[in-house]
Amino acid sequence: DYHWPSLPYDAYEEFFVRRLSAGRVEFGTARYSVQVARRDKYHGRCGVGSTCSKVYHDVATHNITDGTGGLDGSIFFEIDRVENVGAGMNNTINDFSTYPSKYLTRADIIAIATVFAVATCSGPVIPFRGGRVDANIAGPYGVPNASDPIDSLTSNFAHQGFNTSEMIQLVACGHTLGGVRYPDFPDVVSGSGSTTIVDLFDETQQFDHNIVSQYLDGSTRDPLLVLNQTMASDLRVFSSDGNVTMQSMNSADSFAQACATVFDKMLNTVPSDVTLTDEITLVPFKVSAVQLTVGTSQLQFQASVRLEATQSTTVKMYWCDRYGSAANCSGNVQRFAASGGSQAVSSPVTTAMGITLEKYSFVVPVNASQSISKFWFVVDYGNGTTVTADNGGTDYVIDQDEVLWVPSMSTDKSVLDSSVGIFIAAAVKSSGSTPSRVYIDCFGRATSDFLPVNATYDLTLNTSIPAVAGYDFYTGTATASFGATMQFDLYAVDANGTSYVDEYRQSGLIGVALVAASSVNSTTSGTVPGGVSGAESVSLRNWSSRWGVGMLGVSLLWTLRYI
Ligand code: HEM
Repeated sequence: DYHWPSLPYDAYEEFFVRRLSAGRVEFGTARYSVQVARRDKYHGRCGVGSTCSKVYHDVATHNITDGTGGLDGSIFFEIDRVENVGAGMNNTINDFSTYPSKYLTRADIIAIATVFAVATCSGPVIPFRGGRVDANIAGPYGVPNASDPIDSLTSNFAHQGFNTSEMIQLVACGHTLGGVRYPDFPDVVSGSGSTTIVDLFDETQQFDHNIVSQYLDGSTRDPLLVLNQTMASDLRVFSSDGNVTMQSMNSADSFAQACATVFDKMLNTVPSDVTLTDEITLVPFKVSAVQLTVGTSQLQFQASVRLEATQSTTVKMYWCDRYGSAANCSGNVQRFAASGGSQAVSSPVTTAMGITLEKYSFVVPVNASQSISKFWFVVDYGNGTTVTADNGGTDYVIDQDEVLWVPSMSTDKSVLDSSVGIFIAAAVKSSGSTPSRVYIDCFGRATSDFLPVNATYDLTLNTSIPAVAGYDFYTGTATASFGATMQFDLYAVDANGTSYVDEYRQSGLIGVALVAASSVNSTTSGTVPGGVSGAESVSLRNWSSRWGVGMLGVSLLWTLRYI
């Protein structure tokens, strides 16, 4: 059962519900400009062929015999190979480059982008697991060539762990999207000059079974079937078992089912020493962006909660003091505040599942002499149902307030003045002993050379920044080239050697000054949840995949306490 906080699960789950970038693609005739098509990347409107082709080209390095290769991000180092020719490949490399992070490897990003691409094009929702490990070097050659004879294609797929039927399914499911381009394949697609032309595998850019039905009824336009018989790999593959597999996929449902299963296997084809996580499923009440920091005169606390909501849903955040007479809600004293606003969140997967999610955000001032020990949410659905989301009965506990990142005082110098470095400001409680060390462990994976960077920097007491609310400020600069984003853990070690950590902070928040809600209320009525006996476990909603194999095809259990 999920319990907050759970890294790296939280990172996987939140990425899964994240809309990567706005996309746009134009359709006119079957041939369209690839430059336009490239823009849509993972979603928006459909036209996302190169994402799916990229994943297979990475997987093609797998050796089923010795367990090496597979979906390990080695494709980033293999792009110059003839077997990876094509503008689509290079464009997708760039599309993927900014998203990897400490917990999401490049290989995970390729996998999740494939899930998004297929879902965006009205295909099935493929389960997603995290935990792939990046190779960081090129792997062996192995991507099949359109001019290969069928024996060679069959043995190539077998070497990667796919039998003949799975080979046919993979190629048919891959070639329902995208097409073959001129000038990369002039033997297949005719054209002139440097103008890019994409000859589509079928008439639609949807993830549909046209590629199968049109092959079987003889109306196919698949350029790897009808144009140049030397390069007719699709003909050789599709007919290699006497059309048995193609006939078994000749309906919308059977095509989607077969593709979901074989794509699931493709995404999970990883080196044998890599263990993937369980399937990532949506957490019904997902708490994120939790941060206690120092504002201009007192502490500030922020958190968000994402849930399935209706227009009349309202959410309040409650919390207990950490210190003083009301510590841990002693005397039943509870603070609470309304959310500062909400926004709809969606991804191609949630859209495909028909799930509407709303994220409610809270920023509240907190008196440093009271601080905060734990928080929870009360959701009023506006229909008579009120639910307390209390992290399965334990509440959401704030571990420590000894060392806190201060994003509003931090700056990304590389953005500001082209000098290298990310300036980090940390607040360390001055009422305790002088810390023996304050430092940041930094990580960047979205780098231009595709290699991860890990470095540690000490922060020193900065007396030019006056203390606030009993906190001194320690500052330092992370100077390595961390790439598009940096994640870091902030540590303070006290004189006794006890270490406190403000974990998994993200450079994307640098410079953000939060405006705290003005009104914080207190109450002594109602029960403080957390550890309350009688909490019941109920099925929040049976989200099931349209195709029966989806990532949400399990009953999601969550501990709710109705009040
Ligand atoms: C016999 C094995 C295969 C051969 C010979 C082959 C060959 C090709 C060729 C020549 C192209 C045109 C590339 C371009 O012009 O940029 C292409 C495109 C594509 N292939 Fe394959 N392919 C094979 C298997 C697969 C598999 C297993 C998948 C996915 C599961 C796949 C997915 C795609 C996609 C999505 C495109 C369109 C790319 C785009 O429009 O950007 N292919 N393939």
